[in-house]
This record gives sequence, C-alpha cells and structure tokens, in this order.
Amino acid sequence: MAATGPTFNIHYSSQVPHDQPAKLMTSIKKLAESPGITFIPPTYTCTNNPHDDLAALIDTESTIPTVDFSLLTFGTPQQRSQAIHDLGKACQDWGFFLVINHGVPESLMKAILEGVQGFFDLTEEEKHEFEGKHVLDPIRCGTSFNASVDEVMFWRDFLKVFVYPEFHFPTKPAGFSELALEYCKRTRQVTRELLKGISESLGLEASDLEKFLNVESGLQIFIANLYPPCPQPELALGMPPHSDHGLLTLLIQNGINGLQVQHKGKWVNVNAMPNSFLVNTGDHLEIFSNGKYRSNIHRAVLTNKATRISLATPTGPSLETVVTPAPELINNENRKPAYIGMKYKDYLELQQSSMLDGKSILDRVRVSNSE
Ligand SMILES: O=C(O)CCC(=O)C(=O)O
Ligand SMILES: [Fe+2]
Repeated sequence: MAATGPTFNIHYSSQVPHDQPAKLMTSIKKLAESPGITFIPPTYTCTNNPHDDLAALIDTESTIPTVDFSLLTFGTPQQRSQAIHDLGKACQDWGFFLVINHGVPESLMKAILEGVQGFFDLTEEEKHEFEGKHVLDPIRCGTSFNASVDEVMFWRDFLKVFVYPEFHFPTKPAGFSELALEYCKRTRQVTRELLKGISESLGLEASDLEKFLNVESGLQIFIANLYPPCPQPELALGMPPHSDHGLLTLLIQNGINGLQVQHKGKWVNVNAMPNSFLVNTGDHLEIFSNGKYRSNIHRAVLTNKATRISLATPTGPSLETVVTPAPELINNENRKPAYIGMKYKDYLELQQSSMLDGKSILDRVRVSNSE
C-alpha cells in the first residue's frame, strides 16, 4: 500500500453474480488500516447522509424496554405472568428489548468476542479460505452485506456461520470453534425460553410456537460483524436499515455503541448495559403473530474512533418449515391471514441475495388489503 496516500485496490464486484465467490475481495479492516486514509471511496457513500436524518429524527427520550429473564424462568407464577406481559408489550411496541439476568456467563460473552476479534485478525489469505460461494453456504465471510449485489458498499466485515441444527465453524483461530459451540448452545436456550414466553403472550400454549415452527431443529446463525473506525462516519453506514429474518436475534457487542432501532418513525440509539443481550424480533415472528409483533427495523452507524464488534445469533424455524400465521390466532380472533406461506429456506435465499434498500422481503409475503 503506497505511503503517500490511500490507494484503494478493493475489488468492486457489483457485476459478479451472487453465486460466484468475490475473489480478491479486500476486507474493510485492511482498507481502514491504509496509511493516511482520510476519506472513503465513493461507493461507500450512502445517498442519504445518515447523520442528517439522524439529527432530524433522533429520539433521545425513549428507553428500550428491559425483560428480566430470571423472572420468566424462576419467578413466582405472578412474576412469570408479569414478565410474559412485559415481553409481549416489548414485542408489540418496540420489537426490541434488553434481556438481563439471563444466566449466560459474562466470561463466555467476553471470550467469544475476543474469539471474533481473533478471527478478523487472521490474514486476508486465511480468511479467503472461509469466503463461501453461495448465500446458503454454511460458512461465509466477506465484506459489506452481499458485495455482489450491493450498489452502495457498507463499512463492515462479517463472518456468517450456520451453527444449528448442524454445527459448522471455521477451524481458525485455535479454540474459537469450541467457544462458539458453547456460546451458541447457551444463547439457543435463552432464545427458546423467550419464545415460550412470547407464545404465551400471544394467548397460545408455551410450546405452541416451537411446535408449529419446528424450532427444536430450527436454524441458528452466528453472525459476527466488524466495523473498523471510519474516516467519514457521517457519510457511510455499517449496516443499512433492515429487519432480520427468523424469530429472535440475540446481540452482544464489545462495549462500543452503534446500533440504532426504529421506533415510531425515529431512530433510537441503543446503549447496551454490560452483560445484557439486545434482542430483536424477526420477520417470521411478525408472520407467525399475523402482524401483531412487527419485525424491528435497525441499522448500524459508524464512528471514527474505535473498532466496533457485534455478534448476532438469530434463531428461526427449521429450513423446511412453511411459515404462516398461527392458525389459532386466525380462528380465535376471526381474522384473515395477513401473510402468505413461504418456506423459510426460500425466504432466506431471497433475502440474502437482495439489496438491503430499506424494503423487506416481508413485503413479498404480505397480503395486500388485509384487515
Ligand atoms: O451490529 C449491529 O449492531 C447490528 C447487526 C445486525 O443488525 C445484524 O447482524 O443483522
Ligand atoms: Fe440485523
């Protein structure tokens, strides 16, 4: 890399079909480490300056709801029903909440984030080994969202691994895979307890949601995100506004904030409490609840000061499940289904190979003019 100023030998692959590996893709980590980098390449400039609308539409008053997990699992019947009520309200009003007292050891959360850092610190050649070819490959690392279709590039490197029902994982760095196996097991347990509470909050039996959507063999993904310091953080985004597929996503971060969630048309900065999980509802919970619980829209903004790491573990139905609104909700409430059924696997493929342009694949399964 020339020392006189930044040269950007990044391979923009917008003409490459999405099922071909983006060979020679340089990580954003490497680009951000270019000596003397003071501006971003034009392809990283978002059409809307995120800080403009941020200033206009920021909500500094609202606070994210908190759910005490210990009351859900070990509380008295009265505490449990209060926790279920709070959970339902958080899903309905925000699609986003903090989970505290979840029982996952702080040391494990810290260690897994260090493992993530270790992965992104591998050489470019080592990381190429795990690039993957297709959006449904079980191990995939890369940059941006889907660099082969993104028109605007995002200031983010990622590692995406399918960790359940079958556990896949990169073999490097040493010890990372063992840690991830344990972390994924623990987060899956927390997610399944939350889903039982959510099922009850919808007026169903605790196990109904899991049974209907085959969550026992449901897909869990490990998504690690690295957002290096950006020289012009007001011009680029780490992740564009999007909703997650699946049911619930549990997210942790390395103490650096950057997640924003949409609430009543405004962006709310999420300041995570140490040792808590940031949880958001996914598209398939919206479908299952027939629209009662809206899938939350969120994005990641950048800073020029520090590297931010986040780790998202979404859990969804099994890949073969055709997801529709819960029949009980339609029958009991005498409502029409507001979504058509689509196999989770097809939905995933469609979402992962589309541009994240603020629209959701949800729009494709929504029934128009439904009540
Ligand atoms: O980094 C974050 O805070 C958001 C990550 C995210 O939304 C995702 O991985 O789907
Ligand atoms: Fe997300």
